[in-house]
Amino acid sequence: MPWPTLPIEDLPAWARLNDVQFVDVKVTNTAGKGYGVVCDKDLNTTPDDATPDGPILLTIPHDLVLNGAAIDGYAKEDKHFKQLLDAVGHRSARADVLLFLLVQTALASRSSHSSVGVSNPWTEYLQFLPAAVLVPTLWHDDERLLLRGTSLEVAVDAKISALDAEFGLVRDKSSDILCWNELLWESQPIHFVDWIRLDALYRSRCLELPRSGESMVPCLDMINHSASPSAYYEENSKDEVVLLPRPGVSIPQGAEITISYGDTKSAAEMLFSYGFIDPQSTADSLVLPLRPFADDPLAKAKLVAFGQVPKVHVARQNGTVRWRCEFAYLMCINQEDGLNFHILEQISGTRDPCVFWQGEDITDRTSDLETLIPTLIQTHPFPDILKLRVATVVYDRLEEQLDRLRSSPAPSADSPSQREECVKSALLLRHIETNLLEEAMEALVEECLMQRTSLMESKNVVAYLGLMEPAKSDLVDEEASNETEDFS
Ligand SMILES: C[S@@+](CC[C@H](N)C(=O)[O-])C[C@H]1O[C@@H](n2cnc3c(N)ncnc32)[C@H](O)[C@@H]1O
Repeated sequence: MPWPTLPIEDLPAWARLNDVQFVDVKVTNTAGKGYGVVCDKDLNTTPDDATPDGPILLTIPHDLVLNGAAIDGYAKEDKHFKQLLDAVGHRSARADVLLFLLVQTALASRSSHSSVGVSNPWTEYLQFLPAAVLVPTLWHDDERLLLRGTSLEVAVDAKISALDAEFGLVRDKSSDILCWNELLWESQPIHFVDWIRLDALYRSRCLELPRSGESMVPCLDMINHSASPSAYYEENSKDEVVLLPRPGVSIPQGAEITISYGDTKSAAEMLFSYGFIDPQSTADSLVLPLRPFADDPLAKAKLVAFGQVPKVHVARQNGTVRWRCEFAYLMCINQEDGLNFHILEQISGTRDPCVFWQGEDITDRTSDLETLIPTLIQTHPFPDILKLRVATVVYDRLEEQLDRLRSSPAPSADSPSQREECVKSALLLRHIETNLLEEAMEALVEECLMQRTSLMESKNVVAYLGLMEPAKSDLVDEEASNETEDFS
């Protein structure tokens, strides 16, 4: 589908028509960041200035805010859109907004009048948005290879598969409705890449409003991110969205106004959602998916009982790298330890899977076995042994990831098939994640060696394991080889 565009110079006229007020600021091109908002004159605020009634740089009426509630409103005013929404939507606010944006884009790209779909301020506003969004779901195949070995490799593939399924559903359900089939799929059909672009626009431009929640806000979404932002947004007593300078800022004429997109997102999350990484404001963390042991006969039951996607979380806080992996506890206990699965038939006829450990029903606590198991067995050495097993599972997963990162070809700036920005972002992500993985593995080795030493000193443990002799020889081997990594 062709995406019609409008020059950014026409935005002030659109703003006037729709009651959006810019005060001493304007939207313009910025170096390397697409559009941005700059000051039209010097701006200085005192430490007391910034309140919702203080100097306002931008005001956007509430009825332009686009979110789940607004979509319900549009559906009330347009019976054809309601029919489409009832057939395809109501799965999530995000998917409903995407459907609305799809219709608006299709309306804007038609040269003749369409028999369905009502134009509104968004039909035109969408045409000001940038054609290229640098989020990895829109990177070319060659560029996505740059993410091999990073935590985004699997995440981006999974997102593209999910978008494909979502797009298939939209196409199938909407083409059953004659009038929508004509607008969306006949003369200028929508393609999968259009859906990926709408998702990218939504993800990179929606923000969390204090009262209205996750929303797209026209013009406010022209403001770029900085680790030292000069402005912030609010909703005032009239439910308008307002942009205010931070207290005590000095912004010279021509300088850019920035906001914060958040300081708790990892480098991978920033790249995934916004297409860039700001090392000054990213959290030092990463998340990796974890598979159950291939030879575990209880693997499927454990996944169902856990009820979430198993993950390893690694984060550096106050200079120390820590890890967390709730599923590894479930991976490391088995039938011989007392783990059992049962199906409980309810009076209503439903059959619910239940998890028992040593006779105790732990169905609702499968994601907190780290705390639960020591409370169930206080004197037994099992909790410590379990901790050691879990640490080994996590170590192996991090090692597998680091091996994949190191064995994938390093991004090179002079590859003609890869855009410079993608190469730069991939290099930065690889650097950040390599450092984190290396530090986490070092910390795990130390942790495990300490645990193993204290365990092996405990007579209880040795008796429990029944491994007195092999344990001794293991220790001897370790001293001889001095291989600190070999703690498994
Ligand atoms: C909400 S929009 C901001 C307006 C956008 N620059 C435009 O051209 O429409 C978010 C997008 O702006 C760009 N961006 C924002 N802050 C940035 C920064 N500090 N560095 C690089 N790109 C940035 C990214 O492309 C991001 O996906």
